[in-house]
Amino acid sequence: MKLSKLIEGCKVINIRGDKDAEVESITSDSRNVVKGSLFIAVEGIFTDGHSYIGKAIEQDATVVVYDKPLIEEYFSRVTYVQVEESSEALAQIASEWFGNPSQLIKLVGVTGTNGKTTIATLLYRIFRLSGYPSGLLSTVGNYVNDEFYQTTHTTLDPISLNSYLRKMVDAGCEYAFMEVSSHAIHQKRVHGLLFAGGIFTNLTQDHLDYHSNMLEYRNVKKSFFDNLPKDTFALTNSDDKNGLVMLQNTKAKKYTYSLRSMADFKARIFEKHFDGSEIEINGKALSVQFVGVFNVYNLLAVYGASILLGLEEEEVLKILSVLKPVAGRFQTIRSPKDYTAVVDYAHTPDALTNVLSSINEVLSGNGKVITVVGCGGNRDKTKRPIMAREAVKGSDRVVFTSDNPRFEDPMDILNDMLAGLTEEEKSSALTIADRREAIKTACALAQPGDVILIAGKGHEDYQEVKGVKHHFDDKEEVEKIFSAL
Ligand SMILES: CC(=O)N[C@H]1[C@@H](OP(=O)(O)OP(=O)(O)OC[C@H]2O[C@@H](n3ccc(=O)[nH]c3=O)[C@H](O)[C@@H]2O)O[C@H](CO)[C@@H](O)[C@@H]1O[C@H](C)C(=O)N[C@@H](C)C(=O)N[C@H](CCC(=O)O)C(=O)O
Ligand SMILES: Nc1ncnc2c1ncn2[C@@H]1O[C@H](COP(=O)(O)OP(=O)(O)OP(=O)(O)O)[C@@H](O)[C@H]1O
Ligand SMILES: N[C@H](CCC[C@H](N)C(=O)O)C(=O)O
Ligand SMILES: [Mg+2]
Repeated sequence: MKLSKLIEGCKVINIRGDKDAEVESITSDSRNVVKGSLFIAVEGIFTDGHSYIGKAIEQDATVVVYDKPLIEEYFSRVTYVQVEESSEALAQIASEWFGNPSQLIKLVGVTGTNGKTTIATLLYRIFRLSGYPSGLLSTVGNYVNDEFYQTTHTTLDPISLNSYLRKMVDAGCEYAFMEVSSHAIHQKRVHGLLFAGGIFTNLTQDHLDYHSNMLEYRNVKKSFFDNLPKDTFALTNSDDKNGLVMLQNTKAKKYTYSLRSMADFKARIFEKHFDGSEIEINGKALSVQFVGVFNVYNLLAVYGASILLGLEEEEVLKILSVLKPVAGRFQTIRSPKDYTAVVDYAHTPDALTNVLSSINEVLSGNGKVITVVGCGGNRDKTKRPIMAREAVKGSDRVVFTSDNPRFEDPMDILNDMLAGLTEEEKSSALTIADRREAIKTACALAQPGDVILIAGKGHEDYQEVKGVKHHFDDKEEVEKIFSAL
Protein backbone atom coordinates (compact mmCIF):
# COMPACT_ATOMS: atom_id res chain seq x y z
CA MET A 1 0.00 0.00 0.00
CA LYS A 2 1.20 3.52 -0.77
CA LEU A 3 2.43 5.54 2.21
CA SER A 4 0.32 8.58 1.23
CA LYS A 5 -2.85 6.44 1.52
CA LEU A 6 -1.75 4.85 4.80
CA ILE A 7 -1.20 8.16 6.57
CA GLU A 8 -4.35 9.86 5.24
CA GLY A 9 -5.93 9.99 8.71
CA CYS A 10 -2.74 10.96 10.61
CA LYS A 11 -1.83 14.37 11.97
CA VAL A 12 1.40 14.75 10.01
CA ILE A 13 3.86 17.50 10.97
CA ASN A 14 6.54 16.85 8.40
CA ILE A 15 7.52 14.33 5.69
CA ARG A 16 11.06 13.87 4.45
CA GLY A 17 11.48 11.50 1.49
CA ASP A 18 9.10 9.77 -0.93
CA LYS A 19 5.54 10.19 0.33
CA ASP A 20 4.35 7.58 -2.16
CA ALA A 21 6.79 4.91 -0.97
CA GLU A 22 5.37 1.40 -1.21
CA VAL A 23 4.82 -0.15 2.25
CA GLU A 24 4.97 -3.96 2.56
CA SER A 25 4.16 -4.36 6.24
CA ILE A 26 3.53 -2.26 9.36
CA THR A 27 4.89 -2.71 12.89
CA SER A 28 5.68 -0.82 16.08
CA ASP A 29 8.26 -3.41 17.14
CA SER A 30 11.71 -3.14 15.57
CA ARG A 31 12.13 -6.88 16.10
CA ASN A 32 9.45 -7.49 13.48
CA VAL A 33 10.84 -5.14 10.85
CA VAL A 34 11.56 -6.72 7.45
CA LYS A 35 12.44 -5.22 4.07
CA GLY A 36 9.77 -2.68 3.11
CA SER A 37 8.29 -2.27 6.61
CA LEU A 38 6.83 0.91 7.99
CA PHE A 39 8.12 1.21 11.58
CA ILE A 40 6.23 3.39 14.03
CA ALA A 41 8.27 4.50 17.04
CA VAL A 42 6.06 4.68 20.13
CA GLU A 43 7.14 5.70 23.61
CA GLY A 44 6.26 2.86 26.00
CA ILE A 45 6.35 2.20 29.71
CA PHE A 46 9.66 0.30 29.77
CA THR A 47 11.40 1.67 26.74
CA ASP A 48 11.01 4.14 23.92
CA GLY A 49 10.47 2.91 20.36
CA HIS A 50 12.46 5.95 19.20
CA SER A 51 15.64 4.23 20.40
CA TYR A 52 15.07 1.45 17.87
CA ILE A 53 14.73 3.61 14.75
CA GLY A 54 18.37 2.93 13.81
CA LYS A 55 17.83 -0.80 14.20
CA ALA A 56 14.64 -0.67 12.09
CA ILE A 57 16.52 1.12 9.29
CA GLU A 58 19.36 -1.41 9.50
CA GLN A 59 16.71 -4.09 8.94
CA ASP A 60 15.55 -2.30 5.77
CA ALA A 61 12.51 -0.38 6.95
CA THR A 62 11.22 1.86 4.14
CA VAL A 63 9.31 4.30 6.33
CA VAL A 64 9.82 5.54 9.87
CA VAL A 65 7.00 7.28 11.74
CA TYR A 66 7.90 9.14 14.94
CA ASP A 67 6.80 12.03 17.16
CA LYS A 68 10.00 13.22 18.84
CA PRO A 69 12.89 15.14 17.30
CA LEU A 70 15.30 12.72 15.63
CA ILE A 71 18.97 12.63 16.42
CA GLU A 72 19.87 9.94 13.85
CA GLU A 73 21.32 10.77 10.45
CA TYR A 74 18.83 10.69 7.56
CA PHE A 75 19.06 8.03 4.82
CA SER A 76 17.79 8.86 1.35
CA ARG A 77 16.19 5.38 0.90
CA VAL A 78 13.96 5.97 3.95
CA THR A 79 10.88 8.20 4.25
CA TYR A 80 10.63 9.97 7.59
CA VAL A 81 7.16 10.95 8.78
CA GLN A 82 6.91 13.12 11.86
CA VAL A 83 3.44 13.00 13.43
CA GLU A 84 1.81 14.77 16.34
CA GLU A 85 1.40 11.59 18.36
CA SER A 86 2.83 8.19 17.43
CA SER A 87 0.34 6.12 19.44
CA GLU A 88 -2.56 7.76 17.56
CA ALA A 89 -0.75 7.39 14.24
CA LEU A 90 -0.20 3.68 14.98
CA ALA A 91 -3.94 3.20 15.46
CA GLN A 92 -4.83 5.23 12.34
CA ILE A 93 -2.28 3.43 10.17
CA ALA A 94 -3.37 0.01 11.49
CA SER A 95 -6.98 0.80 10.68
CA GLU A 96 -6.12 2.05 7.18
CA TRP A 97 -3.84 -0.96 6.53
CA PHE A 98 -6.73 -3.35 7.17
CA GLY A 99 -9.25 -1.27 5.16
CA ASN A 100 -10.92 0.47 8.15
CA PRO A 101 -12.83 -2.66 9.19
CA SER A 102 -14.59 -0.98 12.15
CA GLN A 103 -16.55 1.07 9.60
CA LEU A 104 -17.87 -2.14 8.03
CA ILE A 105 -19.22 -3.82 11.16
CA LYS A 106 -21.36 -2.75 14.13
CA LEU A 107 -18.75 -2.57 16.87
CA VAL A 108 -19.76 -2.29 20.52
CA GLY A 109 -17.19 -1.49 23.24
CA VAL A 110 -17.63 -2.38 26.92
CA THR A 111 -15.63 -0.53 29.55
CA GLY A 112 -15.55 -0.37 33.37
CA THR A 113 -13.61 -2.06 36.17
CA ASN A 114 -15.62 -5.30 36.36
CA GLY A 115 -18.10 -7.06 34.12
CA LYS A 116 -16.59 -6.32 30.69
CA THR A 117 -15.86 -9.94 29.73
CA THR A 118 -19.24 -11.11 31.01
CA ILE A 119 -21.20 -8.47 29.07
CA ALA A 120 -19.20 -8.67 25.83
CA THR A 121 -19.35 -12.48 25.83
CA LEU A 122 -23.08 -12.67 26.54
CA LEU A 123 -23.81 -10.11 23.80
CA TYR A 124 -21.77 -12.17 21.37
CA ARG A 125 -23.66 -15.34 22.40
CA ILE A 126 -27.06 -13.63 22.05
CA PHE A 127 -26.27 -12.39 18.57
CA ARG A 128 -24.88 -15.76 17.51
CA LEU A 129 -27.98 -17.51 18.88
CA SER A 130 -30.16 -15.00 17.04
CA GLY A 131 -28.47 -16.08 13.82
CA TYR A 132 -26.15 -13.10 13.23
CA PRO A 133 -22.56 -13.65 12.14
CA SER A 134 -20.61 -11.96 14.96
CA GLY A 135 -17.24 -11.64 16.62
CA LEU A 136 -15.87 -11.21 20.13
CA LEU A 137 -12.63 -9.72 21.47
CA SER A 138 -12.25 -10.49 25.17
CA THR A 139 -9.90 -11.38 28.04
CA VAL A 140 -10.85 -15.05 27.70
CA GLY A 141 -10.28 -15.21 23.95
CA ASN A 142 -11.39 -13.98 20.56
CA TYR A 143 -14.05 -15.39 18.27
CA VAL A 144 -14.69 -14.83 14.59
CA ASN A 145 -18.11 -16.45 14.32
CA ASP A 146 -17.43 -19.85 15.93
CA GLU A 147 -13.68 -19.88 15.30
CA PHE A 148 -11.73 -19.44 18.58
CA TYR A 149 -8.37 -17.64 18.87
CA GLN A 150 -6.20 -17.40 21.99
CA THR A 151 -5.45 -13.92 23.22
CA THR A 152 -2.82 -12.07 25.23
CA HIS A 153 -4.67 -8.94 26.32
CA THR A 154 -8.13 -7.75 27.30
CA THR A 155 -7.82 -5.18 24.51
CA LEU A 156 -5.22 -5.98 21.87
CA ASP A 157 -2.70 -3.59 20.29
CA PRO A 158 -4.07 -1.65 17.28
CA ILE A 159 -2.49 -3.87 14.64
CA SER A 160 -3.83 -7.14 16.11
CA LEU A 161 -7.15 -5.47 16.89
CA ASN A 162 -7.72 -4.25 13.34
CA SER A 163 -6.51 -7.53 11.91
CA TYR A 164 -9.21 -9.36 13.91
CA LEU A 165 -11.87 -6.86 12.84
CA ARG A 166 -10.78 -7.44 9.24
CA LYS A 167 -11.09 -11.23 9.73
CA MET A 168 -14.59 -10.65 11.09
CA VAL A 169 -15.59 -8.47 8.15
CA ASP A 170 -14.18 -11.02 5.69
CA ALA A 171 -16.13 -13.78 7.47
CA GLY A 172 -19.33 -11.76 6.97
CA CYS A 173 -19.74 -10.69 10.62
CA GLU A 174 -22.32 -7.97 11.16
CA TYR A 175 -21.55 -7.35 14.84
CA ALA A 176 -18.41 -7.27 16.97
CA PHE A 177 -18.32 -7.00 20.75
CA MET A 178 -15.14 -5.99 22.50
CA GLU A 179 -13.74 -5.10 25.90
CA VAL A 180 -12.12 -1.72 26.16
CA SER A 181 -9.64 -1.64 29.05
CA SER A 182 -8.42 1.59 30.58
CA HIS A 183 -4.85 0.71 29.53
CA ALA A 184 -6.11 0.47 25.97
CA ILE A 185 -7.88 3.84 26.05
CA HIS A 186 -4.86 5.50 27.60
CA GLN A 187 -2.44 3.93 25.10
CA LYS A 188 -4.80 4.83 22.20
CA ARG A 189 -5.21 1.19 21.17
CA VAL A 190 -8.84 1.90 20.17
CA HIS A 191 -8.18 5.34 18.68
CA GLY A 192 -9.85 5.82 15.29
CA LEU A 193 -12.20 2.82 15.60
CA LEU A 194 -15.81 3.53 14.71
CA PHE A 195 -18.03 2.24 17.51
CA ALA A 196 -21.78 1.75 17.11
CA GLY A 197 -22.12 2.01 20.88
CA GLY A 198 -20.39 1.97 24.24
CA ILE A 199 -21.36 0.40 27.56
CA PHE A 200 -20.16 1.44 31.03
CA THR A 201 -20.29 -1.11 33.86
CA ASN A 202 -18.81 0.41 37.02
CA LEU A 203 -15.73 2.08 38.42
CA THR A 204 -13.99 0.82 41.55
CA GLN A 205 -10.39 0.54 42.62
CA ASP A 206 -7.93 -1.22 40.34
CA HIS A 207 -4.83 -0.42 38.28
CA LEU A 208 -3.49 2.25 40.62
CA ASP A 209 -0.05 1.02 39.62
CA TYR A 210 -0.77 2.45 36.17
CA HIS A 211 -3.14 5.39 36.70
CA SER A 212 -1.94 7.91 39.26
CA ASN A 213 -5.29 8.11 41.10
CA MET A 214 -8.98 7.23 40.79
CA LEU A 215 -9.80 10.57 39.15
CA GLU A 216 -7.33 9.97 36.36
CA TYR A 217 -8.58 6.37 36.00
CA ARG A 218 -12.16 7.73 35.74
CA ASN A 219 -11.23 10.39 33.20
CA VAL A 220 -9.50 7.84 31.00
CA LYS A 221 -12.69 5.73 30.97
CA LYS A 222 -14.78 8.83 30.34
CA SER A 223 -12.68 9.80 27.31
CA PHE A 224 -13.97 6.65 25.58
CA PHE A 225 -17.51 8.07 25.78
CA ASP A 226 -16.34 11.63 24.95
CA ASN A 227 -15.08 10.25 21.65
CA LEU A 228 -18.24 8.36 20.63
CA PRO A 229 -19.80 10.11 17.64
CA LYS A 230 -23.41 11.17 17.13
CA ASP A 231 -25.76 8.37 15.96
CA THR A 232 -24.17 5.88 18.36
CA PHE A 233 -25.40 4.84 21.79
CA ALA A 234 -23.83 5.28 25.22
CA LEU A 235 -25.40 2.95 27.77
CA THR A 236 -24.48 3.46 31.41
CA ASN A 237 -25.09 1.99 34.83
CA SER A 238 -26.79 4.92 36.56
CA ASP A 239 -26.51 3.19 39.97
CA ASP A 240 -22.73 3.56 39.85
CA LYS A 241 -21.58 6.87 41.25
CA ASN A 242 -19.63 7.59 38.07
CA GLY A 243 -22.26 6.22 35.69
CA LEU A 244 -23.72 9.56 34.65
CA VAL A 245 -20.32 11.26 34.71
CA MET A 246 -19.32 9.01 31.81
CA LEU A 247 -22.05 10.53 29.65
CA GLN A 248 -21.46 14.21 30.54
CA ASN A 249 -19.66 15.13 27.33
CA THR A 250 -20.67 12.43 24.91
CA LYS A 251 -22.31 13.18 21.57
CA ALA A 252 -23.84 9.69 21.54
CA LYS A 253 -27.50 9.02 22.45
CA LYS A 254 -27.63 8.46 26.19
CA TYR A 255 -29.31 5.46 27.84
CA THR A 256 -29.28 4.20 31.42
CA TYR A 257 -29.77 0.91 33.26
CA SER A 258 -30.55 0.61 36.94
CA LEU A 259 -31.84 -1.62 39.72
CA ARG A 260 -32.64 1.29 41.99
CA SER A 261 -34.24 4.16 40.10
CA MET A 262 -35.91 5.29 36.89
CA ALA A 263 -33.93 4.19 33.85
CA ASP A 264 -34.38 3.04 30.27
CA PHE A 265 -33.64 -0.52 31.34
CA LYS A 266 -34.71 -1.65 34.79
CA ALA A 267 -34.55 -4.91 36.72
CA ARG A 268 -35.82 -6.39 39.97
CA ILE A 269 -34.64 -9.51 41.76
CA PHE A 270 -37.18 -11.86 43.37
CA GLU A 271 -35.18 -14.93 44.34
CA LYS A 272 -31.56 -15.98 44.51
CA HIS A 273 -30.27 -19.54 44.61
CA PHE A 274 -27.07 -21.35 43.64
CA ASP A 275 -28.29 -22.36 40.21
CA GLY A 276 -29.57 -18.91 39.29
CA SER A 277 -32.02 -16.13 40.05
CA GLU A 278 -35.64 -15.17 39.43
CA ILE A 279 -35.68 -11.64 38.06
CA GLU A 280 -37.76 -9.14 36.11
CA ILE A 281 -36.46 -6.95 33.29
CA ASN A 282 -38.59 -3.99 32.18
CA GLY A 283 -41.64 -5.62 33.77
CA LYS A 284 -41.13 -9.12 32.26
CA ALA A 285 -40.32 -12.01 34.62
CA LEU A 286 -37.65 -14.57 33.78
CA SER A 287 -35.35 -17.19 35.33
CA VAL A 288 -31.65 -16.82 34.65
CA GLN A 289 -28.70 -19.11 35.35
CA PHE A 290 -26.63 -16.32 36.92
CA VAL A 291 -25.99 -15.66 40.59
CA GLY A 292 -25.48 -12.31 42.33
CA VAL A 293 -26.81 -8.79 42.07
CA PHE A 294 -23.73 -7.81 40.07
CA ASN A 295 -24.71 -10.31 37.40
CA VAL A 296 -28.19 -8.80 37.17
CA TYR A 297 -26.46 -5.51 36.32
CA ASN A 298 -24.50 -7.36 33.64
CA LEU A 299 -27.66 -8.95 32.22
CA LEU A 300 -29.40 -5.59 32.19
CA ALA A 301 -26.56 -4.02 30.21
CA VAL A 302 -26.68 -6.97 27.82
CA TYR A 303 -30.46 -6.66 27.43
CA GLY A 304 -30.25 -2.87 26.91
CA ALA A 305 -27.53 -3.09 24.28
CA SER A 306 -29.35 -5.90 22.43
CA ILE A 307 -32.51 -3.77 22.21
CA LEU A 308 -30.54 -0.69 21.16
CA LEU A 309 -28.96 -2.77 18.39
CA GLY A 310 -32.41 -3.71 17.14
CA LEU A 311 -33.25 -7.15 18.58
CA GLU A 312 -36.80 -7.98 19.70
CA GLU A 313 -37.52 -7.83 23.45
CA GLU A 314 -39.20 -11.25 23.63
CA GLU A 315 -36.41 -12.92 21.68
CA VAL A 316 -33.70 -11.41 23.93
CA LEU A 317 -35.51 -12.45 27.13
CA LYS A 318 -35.91 -15.98 25.80
CA ILE A 319 -32.19 -16.25 25.07
CA LEU A 320 -31.19 -14.64 28.39
CA SER A 321 -32.96 -17.43 30.24
CA VAL A 322 -30.85 -20.13 28.56
CA LEU A 323 -27.46 -18.40 28.72
CA LYS A 324 -24.83 -19.98 30.98
CA PRO A 325 -22.07 -18.24 32.98
CA VAL A 326 -18.89 -17.26 31.18
CA ALA A 327 -15.80 -19.43 31.81
CA GLY A 328 -14.31 -18.68 35.23
CA ARG A 329 -17.07 -16.27 36.25
CA PHE A 330 -19.00 -17.75 39.19
CA GLN A 331 -18.53 -21.28 37.88
CA THR A 332 -19.92 -23.74 40.37
CA ILE A 333 -18.63 -27.30 40.83
CA ARG A 334 -20.49 -29.67 43.18
CA SER A 335 -18.52 -32.21 45.20
CA PRO A 336 -19.86 -35.73 45.84
CA LYS A 337 -19.64 -34.81 49.55
CA ASP A 338 -22.28 -32.12 49.03
CA TYR A 339 -20.23 -28.99 49.24
CA THR A 340 -19.72 -26.54 46.37
CA ALA A 341 -16.70 -24.85 44.86
CA VAL A 342 -17.07 -21.52 43.06
CA VAL A 343 -14.26 -20.54 40.66
CA ASP A 344 -14.41 -16.81 40.04
CA TYR A 345 -12.21 -14.14 38.44
CA ALA A 346 -12.66 -11.64 41.31
CA HIS A 347 -9.31 -9.86 41.32
CA THR A 348 -10.40 -6.45 42.59
CA PRO A 349 -11.74 -5.47 46.04
CA ASP A 350 -15.20 -4.69 44.67
CA ALA A 351 -15.46 -7.95 42.72
CA LEU A 352 -14.44 -9.96 45.80
CA THR A 353 -16.95 -8.12 48.01
CA ASN A 354 -19.72 -8.73 45.48
CA VAL A 355 -18.98 -12.38 44.96
CA LEU A 356 -18.74 -13.04 48.69
CA SER A 357 -21.96 -11.21 49.47
CA SER A 358 -23.72 -13.13 46.67
CA ILE A 359 -22.51 -16.42 48.15
CA ASN A 360 -23.53 -15.39 51.67
CA GLU A 361 -26.97 -14.29 50.47
CA VAL A 362 -27.62 -17.61 48.78
CA LEU A 363 -26.28 -19.60 51.75
CA SER A 364 -28.22 -17.46 54.24
CA GLY A 365 -26.33 -18.93 57.17
CA ASN A 366 -26.76 -22.59 56.12
CA GLY A 367 -23.13 -23.46 55.52
CA LYS A 368 -19.72 -21.85 55.83
CA VAL A 369 -17.70 -19.91 53.27
CA ILE A 370 -14.05 -20.88 52.80
CA THR A 371 -12.13 -18.52 50.53
CA VAL A 372 -8.87 -19.14 48.67
CA VAL A 373 -7.43 -15.89 47.36
CA GLY A 374 -4.20 -14.17 46.34
CA CYS A 375 -3.19 -11.03 44.45
CA GLY A 376 -1.28 -10.64 41.21
CA GLY A 377 2.34 -9.50 41.19
CA ASN A 378 3.46 -6.32 39.40
CA ARG A 379 -0.04 -4.89 39.65
CA ASP A 380 -1.77 -2.37 41.95
CA LYS A 381 -0.24 -3.01 45.40
CA THR A 382 -2.76 -0.88 47.25
CA LYS A 383 -5.57 -3.33 46.50
CA ARG A 384 -3.80 -6.16 48.36
CA PRO A 385 -4.61 -5.28 52.01
CA ILE A 386 -8.16 -4.29 50.99
CA MET A 387 -8.78 -7.60 49.25
CA ALA A 388 -7.46 -9.47 52.29
CA ARG A 389 -9.84 -7.53 54.55
CA GLU A 390 -12.80 -8.16 52.25
CA ALA A 391 -11.95 -11.87 52.13
CA VAL A 392 -11.88 -12.11 55.93
CA LYS A 393 -15.05 -10.02 56.32
CA GLY A 394 -17.07 -12.18 53.93
CA SER A 395 -15.74 -15.65 54.85
CA ASP A 396 -15.65 -18.06 57.76
CA ARG A 397 -12.15 -19.31 56.83
CA VAL A 398 -9.57 -17.84 54.46
CA VAL A 399 -6.57 -19.46 52.84
CA PHE A 400 -4.28 -16.77 51.42
CA THR A 401 -2.22 -17.97 48.50
CA SER A 402 -0.42 -16.97 45.29
CA ASP A 403 -2.11 -15.64 42.16
CA ASN A 404 0.28 -14.76 39.30
CA PRO A 405 3.37 -13.59 41.19
CA ARG A 406 4.98 -12.43 37.93
CA PHE A 407 8.33 -10.88 38.91
CA GLU A 408 7.55 -10.45 42.62
CA ASP A 409 8.31 -12.76 45.52
CA PRO A 410 4.99 -14.49 46.43
CA MET A 411 5.74 -14.01 50.14
CA ASP A 412 6.07 -10.22 49.66
CA ILE A 413 2.66 -10.14 47.99
CA LEU A 414 1.17 -12.24 50.79
CA ASN A 415 2.69 -9.94 53.42
CA ASP A 416 1.17 -6.91 51.65
CA MET A 417 -2.20 -8.67 51.86
CA LEU A 418 -1.81 -9.68 55.51
CA ALA A 419 -0.97 -6.07 56.42
CA GLY A 420 -4.70 -5.36 55.97
CA LEU A 421 -5.62 -7.65 58.90
CA THR A 422 -5.62 -7.35 62.68
CA GLU A 423 -3.23 -9.62 64.61
CA GLU A 424 -6.17 -11.82 65.60
CA GLU A 425 -7.40 -12.12 62.00
CA LYS A 426 -3.87 -12.91 60.85
CA SER A 427 -3.54 -15.76 63.31
CA SER A 428 -6.82 -17.37 62.29
CA ALA A 429 -6.09 -17.14 58.54
CA LEU A 430 -4.02 -19.76 56.75
CA THR A 431 -1.22 -18.71 54.41
CA ILE A 432 -0.14 -21.34 51.88
CA ALA A 433 1.80 -19.87 48.98
CA ASP A 434 1.48 -23.02 46.84
CA ARG A 435 -1.92 -22.54 45.16
CA ARG A 436 -2.47 -26.26 44.58
CA GLU A 437 -1.91 -26.98 48.30
CA ALA A 438 -4.08 -24.02 49.27
CA ILE A 439 -7.01 -25.37 47.22
CA LYS A 440 -6.50 -28.88 48.67
CA THR A 441 -6.51 -27.48 52.20
CA ALA A 442 -9.69 -25.48 51.60
CA CYS A 443 -11.41 -28.61 50.24
CA ALA A 444 -10.25 -30.62 53.25
CA LEU A 445 -11.79 -28.04 55.58
CA ALA A 446 -15.19 -28.12 53.84
CA GLN A 447 -18.25 -29.83 55.32
CA PRO A 448 -21.55 -30.67 53.56
CA GLY A 449 -23.38 -27.45 52.68
CA ASP A 450 -20.22 -25.29 52.66
CA VAL A 451 -18.96 -23.19 49.77
CA ILE A 452 -15.31 -22.85 48.75
CA LEU A 453 -14.64 -19.68 46.78
CA ILE A 454 -11.48 -19.85 44.68
CA ALA A 455 -10.96 -16.28 43.59
CA GLY A 456 -8.72 -14.31 41.26
CA LYS A 457 -7.79 -16.53 38.33
CA GLY A 458 -11.14 -17.62 36.86
CA HIS A 459 -10.57 -18.94 33.33
CA GLU A 460 -6.77 -18.58 33.44
CA ASP A 461 -5.05 -21.87 32.68
CA TYR A 462 -1.62 -20.77 33.81
CA GLN A 463 0.31 -19.31 36.69
CA GLU A 464 2.82 -16.69 35.61
CA VAL A 465 6.10 -16.89 37.54
CA LYS A 466 9.15 -14.85 36.52
CA GLY A 467 7.99 -14.41 32.94
CA VAL A 468 7.08 -18.11 32.46
CA LYS A 469 3.49 -19.33 32.27
CA HIS A 470 3.13 -22.74 33.97
CA HIS A 471 -0.05 -24.71 33.36
CA PHE A 472 -2.46 -24.20 36.27
CA ASP A 473 -6.24 -24.23 36.19
CA ASP A 474 -8.33 -23.68 39.35
CA LYS A 475 -11.31 -25.59 37.93
CA GLU A 476 -9.14 -28.52 36.91
CA GLU A 477 -7.55 -28.64 40.39
CA VAL A 478 -10.97 -28.72 42.06
CA GLU A 479 -12.27 -31.40 39.69
CA LYS A 480 -9.21 -33.56 40.42
CA ILE A 481 -9.80 -33.28 44.17
CA PHE A 482 -13.55 -33.92 43.87
CA SER A 483 -13.11 -36.96 41.64
CA ALA A 484 -10.80 -38.55 44.24
CA LEU A 485 -13.36 -38.11 47.04
C1 LIG B 1 1.81 -1.62 30.79
C2 LIG B 1 1.29 -1.90 29.43
O1 LIG B 1 0.11 -1.82 29.19
N1 LIG B 1 2.20 -2.27 28.50
C3 LIG B 1 1.80 -2.51 27.13
C4 LIG B 1 2.61 -1.62 26.21
O2 LIG B 1 3.95 -1.99 26.37
P1 LIG B 1 5.06 -0.98 26.81
O3 LIG B 1 4.55 0.40 26.78
O4 LIG B 1 5.64 -1.50 28.06
O5 LIG B 1 6.14 -1.17 25.68
P2 LIG B 1 7.71 -1.06 25.86
O6 LIG B 1 8.25 -2.42 26.15
O7 LIG B 1 8.02 0.07 26.76
O8 LIG B 1 8.14 -0.67 24.37
C5 LIG B 1 7.83 0.58 23.76
C6 LIG B 1 7.84 0.43 22.29
O9 LIG B 1 9.15 0.05 21.86
C7 LIG B 1 9.04 -1.03 20.98
N2 LIG B 1 10.26 -1.85 21.03
C8 LIG B 1 10.66 -2.43 22.19
C9 LIG B 1 11.78 -3.22 22.21
C10 LIG B 1 12.53 -3.43 21.02
O10 LIG B 1 13.54 -4.14 20.95
N3 LIG B 1 12.08 -2.82 19.90
C11 LIG B 1 10.97 -2.03 19.87
O11 LIG B 1 10.62 -1.52 18.82
C12 LIG B 1 7.80 -1.79 21.45
O12 LIG B 1 7.27 -2.61 20.44
C13 LIG B 1 6.87 -0.65 21.82
O13 LIG B 1 6.17 -0.19 20.68
O14 LIG B 1 2.25 -1.87 24.88
C14 LIG B 1 2.43 -3.23 24.45
C15 LIG B 1 1.98 -3.31 22.98
O15 LIG B 1 0.64 -2.88 22.85
C16 LIG B 1 1.60 -4.16 25.33
O16 LIG B 1 1.82 -5.51 24.96
C17 LIG B 1 2.00 -3.97 26.77
O17 LIG B 1 1.18 -4.77 27.56
C18 LIG B 1 1.82 -5.44 28.67
C19 LIG B 1 2.45 -6.75 28.22
C20 LIG B 1 0.78 -5.69 29.77
O18 LIG B 1 0.97 -6.54 30.63
N4 LIG B 1 -0.31 -4.96 29.76
C21 LIG B 1 -1.41 -5.11 30.73
C22 LIG B 1 -1.19 -4.32 32.02
C23 LIG B 1 -2.66 -4.61 30.04
O19 LIG B 1 -2.60 -3.94 29.01
N5 LIG B 1 -3.79 -4.98 30.59
C24 LIG B 1 -5.08 -4.57 30.07
C25 LIG B 1 -6.21 -5.16 30.91
C26 LIG B 1 -6.31 -4.64 32.27
C27 LIG B 1 -7.64 -5.06 32.88
O20 LIG B 1 -8.69 -4.91 32.24
O21 LIG B 1 -7.65 -5.54 34.01
C28 LIG B 1 -5.33 -5.17 28.68
O22 LIG B 1 -6.00 -4.51 27.87
O23 LIG B 1 -4.94 -6.34 28.49
N1 LIG C 1 -21.01 -5.91 37.17
C1 LIG C 1 -20.11 -6.30 38.06
N2 LIG C 1 -19.88 -5.59 39.18
C2 LIG C 1 -18.97 -5.97 40.09
N3 LIG C 1 -18.24 -7.11 39.99
C3 LIG C 1 -18.43 -7.86 38.89
C4 LIG C 1 -19.37 -7.50 37.87
N4 LIG C 1 -19.33 -8.44 36.92
C5 LIG C 1 -18.41 -9.33 37.29
N5 LIG C 1 -17.86 -9.00 38.48
C6 LIG C 1 -16.78 -9.67 39.22
O1 LIG C 1 -15.59 -9.39 38.50
C7 LIG C 1 -14.98 -10.59 38.01
C8 LIG C 1 -14.48 -10.37 36.61
O2 LIG C 1 -15.61 -10.24 35.74
P1 LIG C 1 -15.36 -9.96 34.20
O3 LIG C 1 -14.32 -10.88 33.73
O4 LIG C 1 -16.66 -9.96 33.50
O5 LIG C 1 -14.78 -8.47 34.32
P2 LIG C 1 -13.75 -7.70 33.39
O6 LIG C 1 -14.16 -6.27 33.50
O7 LIG C 1 -13.75 -8.28 32.05
O8 LIG C 1 -12.33 -7.94 34.08
P3 LIG C 1 -10.86 -7.63 33.40
O9 LIG C 1 -10.57 -6.21 33.78
O10 LIG C 1 -9.91 -8.55 34.07
O11 LIG C 1 -10.96 -7.84 31.94
C9 LIG C 1 -16.06 -11.65 38.10
O12 LIG C 1 -15.48 -12.91 38.26
C10 LIG C 1 -16.86 -11.19 39.30
O13 LIG C 1 -16.20 -11.57 40.48
N1 LIG D 1 -6.55 -7.93 33.46
C1 LIG D 1 -6.10 -8.03 34.83
C2 LIG D 1 -6.22 -9.46 35.23
C3 LIG D 1 -5.75 -9.77 36.62
C4 LIG D 1 -5.90 -11.23 36.94
C5 LIG D 1 -5.21 -11.71 38.16
N2 LIG D 1 -5.21 -13.14 38.13
C6 LIG D 1 -3.76 -11.18 38.22
O1 LIG D 1 -2.92 -11.83 37.64
O2 LIG D 1 -3.55 -10.14 38.85
C7 LIG D 1 -4.68 -7.52 34.95
O3 LIG D 1 -3.87 -7.84 34.09
O4 LIG D 1 -4.43 -6.76 35.88
MG1 LIG E 1 -12.15 -8.86 30.89
